[in-house]
Amino acid sequence: MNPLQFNLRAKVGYLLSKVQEGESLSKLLDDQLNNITEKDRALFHQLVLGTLRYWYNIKAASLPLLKKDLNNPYVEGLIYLGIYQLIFTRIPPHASISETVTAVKQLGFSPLSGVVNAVLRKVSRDQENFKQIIVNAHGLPSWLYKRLKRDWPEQIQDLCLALKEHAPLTIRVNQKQTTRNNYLALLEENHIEAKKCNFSQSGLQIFSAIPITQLPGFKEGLFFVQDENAQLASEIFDKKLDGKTIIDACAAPGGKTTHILEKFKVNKLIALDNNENRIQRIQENLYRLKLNNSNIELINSDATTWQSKENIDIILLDAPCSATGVIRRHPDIQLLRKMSDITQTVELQEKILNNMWNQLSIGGYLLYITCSILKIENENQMENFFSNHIDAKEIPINNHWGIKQKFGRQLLPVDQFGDGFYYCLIQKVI
Ligand SMILES: C[S@@+](CC[C@H](N)C(=O)[O-])C[C@H]1O[C@@H](n2cnc3c(N)ncnc32)[C@H](O)[C@@H]1O
Repeated sequence: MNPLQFNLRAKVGYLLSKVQEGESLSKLLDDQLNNITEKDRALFHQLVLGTLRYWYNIKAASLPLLKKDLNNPYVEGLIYLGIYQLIFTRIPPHASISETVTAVKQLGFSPLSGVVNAVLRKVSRDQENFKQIIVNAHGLPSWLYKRLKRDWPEQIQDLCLALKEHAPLTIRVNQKQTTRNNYLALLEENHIEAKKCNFSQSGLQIFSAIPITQLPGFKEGLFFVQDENAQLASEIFDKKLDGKTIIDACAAPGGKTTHILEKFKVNKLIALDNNENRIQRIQENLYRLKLNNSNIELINSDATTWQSKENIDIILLDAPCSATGVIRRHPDIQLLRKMSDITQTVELQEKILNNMWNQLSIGGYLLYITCSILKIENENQMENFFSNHIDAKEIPINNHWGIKQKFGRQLLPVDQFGDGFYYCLIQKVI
C-alpha cells in the first residue's frame, strides 16, 4: 500500500516505530508533517506526543494482557496508541479500536490484527480499572526510575507525575526591542492571556493556545521561546557581563547567547558549537532578534579541543546532556536514552569542561549548566571537577529557586513551572 494512503493511526504507528529505532521525534515530525493534511495535524501531534508521554505507563498496564512478547515495534506502538486513545482522549472507543486495527493491517501485520483488537476491546470494557493502573505506574524506563529514585528519594513521586505533565509555553521578551510590561500589554490588547514568570525578569508564561509565529511581534524579534529555568543563566550574572569577552561553549540554537546579548553590553561573544546545522539556527535567531552585531563570532568547532586566541573572562558551558529535565517537552527522550549513553555523555561533559577551563583567564567565571536531573551529570560531575582543579572555587548561587546541592543548584520540573536545570558557578582563582 502507498504510505500516502495510510490512515492517520498507521502514520502515527510508523513514526512511533522510528522513535523505537532511535530517531529523534523533532526530526521525524519535520519530515512527516507534509504527509499529514492540515485538518489532521493537531490530532496527529496529540496522538504521537500523548502515546510517547505515557509509553511506559501503558506498557506496564498492557504487558499482562499479552500472552507472549510480540517482538514487533510497529504493533507494540499501535497497541499503546490504541490504549492511549481509549484512556486519554474523547475519541469514541469504537473509532479508536477500528482505526487502530485498520492501521495494523495497512502496515502489513494482518495476522496480528486479532490480538490488537482483543487487547483494545479488553481495555475498552474495563477503562476505569486500566486508567488506575496506568496513572499509578511510575511511567519511566526502569533504569531511569531507579536512578531518579536514588538521586531524589524524597521527590521521586512528584517527579514521576511532573514528567507526565505538559510543560508551559514560556517566552523571553527581547529587552533590546521592548519591555516585559509593554509586551504584556500588547498581548492583552490581542486578547492573549499571559503572566509574568516568577524568577526570570524577562519571562512571560502564555496561557492562550496560539501558534508561536502568530504571537505579536514574532517576525520583528520581540520575543524568543525559552523555558523560564533556561532563562536563569543570564539572571545569575546580573551586571557582571558588561564589557566582557565571553564564550558560549555549546551555543546552538542560541537561546542563552541571544539572552546575554539582549541583557548585556559585552565586548565580544564567541558562540561555539560542533553542529554546523545548529550553528545556522544561531544565525537565524540572531537575525530575527536583531542582535547580529560585529562583536559576535560563530565558530563550528569541537569544544573538547578548541583553543581560544584571546583572553576569556566568562564561559557559559551549557553542556550536552541526557536532557532528562526536558522530558515533558520531548517525551521521546524516555525511549531514546539508554544507561550506556549517560556514561558516554558524562565523559564528554568532563572533556569539554577540562578544555574550556584551560581557555579561561584567572579571575574569570565558568557557569556549568545542564538540562539534566541526574546527579551524575550535575552535582557529581562538579564534585569530580573540584577535586581535580585546585584553581577552581565555587561561587554559591544565592537565589530563591531550586534545591541547593553540595555544589550548584538543581531545579526539578514542576507542574506549571519550568524544566529541570542545573547550574554551578565556578571562578578560576589562581
Ligand atoms: C544543551 S544544547 C545547547 C543549548 C544552547 N546553549 C541554548 O541555550 O540554546 C548543547 C549543544 O552542545 C553541542 N555540542 C555537543 N557536543 C559538542 C562538542 N563536543 N563541542 C561543541 N558543541 C557540542 C550540541 O550541538 C548542542 O547544540
